[in-house]
Amino acid sequence: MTGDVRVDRAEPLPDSVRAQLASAGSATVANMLLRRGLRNVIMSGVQPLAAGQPSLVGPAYTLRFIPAREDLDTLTNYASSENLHRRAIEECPPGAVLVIDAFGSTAAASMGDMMAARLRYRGVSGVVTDGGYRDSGAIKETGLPCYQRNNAPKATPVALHPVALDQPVGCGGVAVYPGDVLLGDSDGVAVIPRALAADIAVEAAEAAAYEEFAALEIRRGRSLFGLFPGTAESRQEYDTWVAAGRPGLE
Ligand SMILES: O=C([O-])CC(=O)C(=O)O
Ligand SMILES: [Mg+2]
Repeated sequence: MTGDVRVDRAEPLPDSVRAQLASAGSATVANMLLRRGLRNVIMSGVQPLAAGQPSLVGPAYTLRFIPAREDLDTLTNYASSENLHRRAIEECPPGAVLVIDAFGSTAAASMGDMMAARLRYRGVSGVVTDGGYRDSGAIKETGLPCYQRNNAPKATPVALHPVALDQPVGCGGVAVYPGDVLLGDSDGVAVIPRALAADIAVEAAEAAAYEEFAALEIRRGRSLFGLFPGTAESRQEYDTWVAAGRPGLE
């Protein structure tokens, strides 16, 4: 079932939505989705490849693997331009996030550095897999923000067979429909249903701004009670702080 969850996927993701989501972070976004009843929105066991890599935001373009079989997953078939793994590298749209469903397997690589360099050149925003990468040091040098479970140096056809592009997948235990918005940061990777992305971005950016105010108050010695989570009174104080130009600590 793809249905109306795909309704907005052809629309470009506005830069303002990208910026709001990046400023808020995956944990705050997960809270905003929880308010709407969505609990399973953070991938399990999927971490940044490089410490300090930039945040990743973009609509999902998906690739699904199943376990390999020796008669099909030969090096000759892997080299073919019909191979869906290789096609994903050429067909993932600029600005999108390539999401690779490796069914959690690190028995072979979801990607190597030649592929990462090509994606970077093509303007893809980044890559997320619930498997792992080979050539991980060289992938870090490309500067492409990437997320994985663990390094996976073996050649892809040893264990992974590509079966689908641009279809719903599972990644890190979370459903990802093409066009859903991915947000990766130092905490992990959140998946935001596309139809909710613009509203979630506004709410998450507001929540992050309130937390900026609350963090200043905590550094001044204030208790969390009555401050975080916010109350009607503390939100008025927040509004006053915003109106005053968001002053820092004296
Ligand atoms: O075997 C492959 O095609 C993947 C790889 O190592 C690379 O992209 O550098
Ligand atoms: Mg390589």
